[in-house]
Amino acid sequence: MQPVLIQLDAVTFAWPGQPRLLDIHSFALYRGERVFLKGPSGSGKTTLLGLLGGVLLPDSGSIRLLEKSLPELSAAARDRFRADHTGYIFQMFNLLPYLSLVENVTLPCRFSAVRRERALARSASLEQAALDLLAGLGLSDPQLLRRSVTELSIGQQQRVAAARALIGNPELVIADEPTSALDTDSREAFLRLLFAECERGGSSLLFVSHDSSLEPLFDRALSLKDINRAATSREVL
Ligand SMILES: Nc1ncnc2c1ncn2[C@@H]1O[C@H](COP(=O)(O)OP(=O)(O)OP(=O)(O)O)[C@@H](O)[C@H]1O
Repeated sequence: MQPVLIQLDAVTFAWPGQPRLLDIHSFALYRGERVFLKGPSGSGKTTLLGLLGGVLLPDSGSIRLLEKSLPELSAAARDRFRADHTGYIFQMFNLLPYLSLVENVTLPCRFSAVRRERALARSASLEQAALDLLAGLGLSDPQLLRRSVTELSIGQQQRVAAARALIGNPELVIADEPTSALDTDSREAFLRLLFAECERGGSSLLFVSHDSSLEPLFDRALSLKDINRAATSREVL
């Protein structure tokens, strides 16, 4: 068994004024693992990702990433820790239109010296690191790479967002429904490229999606309701 990357124990969380959304007795993600997390809309998947990344704090319980207890860190230390060790691929990609395509990819290296150094250990420059990742994800046409991110197709934006999450080899890559706008063949093709790049960089992948057809591609699949004791009876049905 690989070492544990993230360990949650007895974690509870409620949004202010709302009933308890999450009550997770225990959950572990291992180094190098690729896990598929599913659950109906509104069941708390994005909230859980926020807790795992240290963006949100639990009401009680323990969340350890790389053996560090996230709730015990100061807000600034948590931000730094997240920038160093976690890459995100957001549902809407969140690319920045005022940056070039390559600058979007290298952005995490502005916030994390750890990721900048790791990227530079493998490539002559950050730009080269970005170009290598983009090529690995199927984007290498020099004309396309000169375009503004607002002029890219959804599938191309998704690859830029994936390269941004992967640069500097964060131990954890979190992907929140990043394939929902693509057809089935494109989703699978994207996933295979994402897996290859995660493997090359030694990153674990936690991938959230409604699309169960992607499940068999992962090492492990789980439903949020299976680990969440606060799941409502409506979701369990
Ligand atoms: N910032 C917030 N403030 C208050 N309530 C929130 C906030 N974000 C989410 N919620 C509520 O928490 C519940 C779970 O939302 P969450 O986004 O975690 O679900 P999800 O499973 O990711 O849904 P989807 O698949 O639609 O993205 C919902 O009822 C939602 O309204």
